Amino acid sequence: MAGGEVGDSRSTSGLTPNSGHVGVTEPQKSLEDENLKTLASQDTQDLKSVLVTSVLNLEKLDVDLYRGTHHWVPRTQRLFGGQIIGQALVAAAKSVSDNFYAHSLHCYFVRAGDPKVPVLYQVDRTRDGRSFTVRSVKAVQHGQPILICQASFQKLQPSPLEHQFTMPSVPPPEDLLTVEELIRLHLSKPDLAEDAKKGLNKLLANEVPIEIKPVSPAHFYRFTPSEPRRLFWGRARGYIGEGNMKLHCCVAAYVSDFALLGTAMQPYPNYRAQFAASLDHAMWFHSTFCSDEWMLYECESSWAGSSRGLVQGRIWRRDGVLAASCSQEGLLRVKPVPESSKL
Ligand SMILES: CC(C)(COP(=O)(O)OP(=O)(O)OC[C@H]1O[C@@H](n2cnc3c(N)ncnc32)[C@H](O)[C@@H]1OP(=O)(O)O)[C@@H](O)C(=O)NCCC(=O)NCCSC(=O)CC(=O)O
Repeated sequence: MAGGEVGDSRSTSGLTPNSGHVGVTEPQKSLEDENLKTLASQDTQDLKSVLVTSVLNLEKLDVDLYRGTHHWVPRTQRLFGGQIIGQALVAAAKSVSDNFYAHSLHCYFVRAGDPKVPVLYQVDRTRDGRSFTVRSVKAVQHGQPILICQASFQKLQPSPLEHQFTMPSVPPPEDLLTVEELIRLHLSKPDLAEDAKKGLNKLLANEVPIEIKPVSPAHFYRFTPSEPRRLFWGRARGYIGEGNMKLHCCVAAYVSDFALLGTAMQPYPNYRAQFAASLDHAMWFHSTFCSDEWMLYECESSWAGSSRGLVQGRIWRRDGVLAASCSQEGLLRVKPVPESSKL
């Protein structure tokens, strides 16, 4: 199934609606790149994922009350939304029987998360049914909610109704560079301004616990205007291994918020986000998957307006199975890029 075209039934309403087919990539391989790739993959092998050992490893304080700490904090100095969703789902799953699996979650980010203090997760056992179980989670800092989340779990049930879209055709992750490799390549440009160098080195120093390989870096980094659609391979850094599907869903929830909202900015390279933050996030889990294996993230923004952007995402297993879908609206307060800082 892998390697087909995007299904006819869901063409985007982007600015350039003619490109239903994906799979375009810039020539970007060289011996130097290959060396970088080898080094990068050696870094990640045999290391237990920090997402499992730290970020999603909540401390139990009392019945249905947990504490989560932070590993990576974005430059905005607000807590990363994916971390809060992932931790909320971990907390919710702790009071759910082993034979119930997360099938969906719906969240609102109501306040910015403070990186200086841990987050408390209060779980309410909303309902336990024969097939479905629902949990409500409040993430709290300084006595006030920063996230409200409902998560629903279901017992595995057979169904004669089964369909999905077809996975887009894209180059395999082995043929693409990670964001860190792309940054290093950019850093090697002789005419790069000192400010840019500093910024890029700071980015490299971040220990983001996930790996991303954009299919089309020029669009991902908004060097040129493009339709509001992006594809990238993503996976948790380090080893998680098979077995705990609930944990893989929590990791996917973490990753799903990483590069979703930027999709809505792709048509507007002449604008920079002054304030960008996810407002809500919904997710549906369809199939089993391993979040430490490469999965294809297909993101498209169907609408932007009123300082908001709406983005839908599909997460594909490498073998073409649709693993999860997500949807998010984000606040996008923008300002024009000054002429002097355009590349
Ligand atoms: C979206 C919210 C800021 C609510 O917005 P409000 O405008 O109602 O909030 P507020 O009134 O407190 O104002 C916040 C700041 O915005 C300014 N402000 C308010 N309205 C404005 C307007 N119309 N135009 C320009 N500025 C405005 C205020 O002056 C204030 O600035 P000042 O502060 O200078 O006084 C809040 O709900 C929130 O922070 N939610 C959490 C979002 C989040 O953290 N998501 C997860 C991380 S994002 C992520 O992980 C994904 C990603 O980054 O891609």
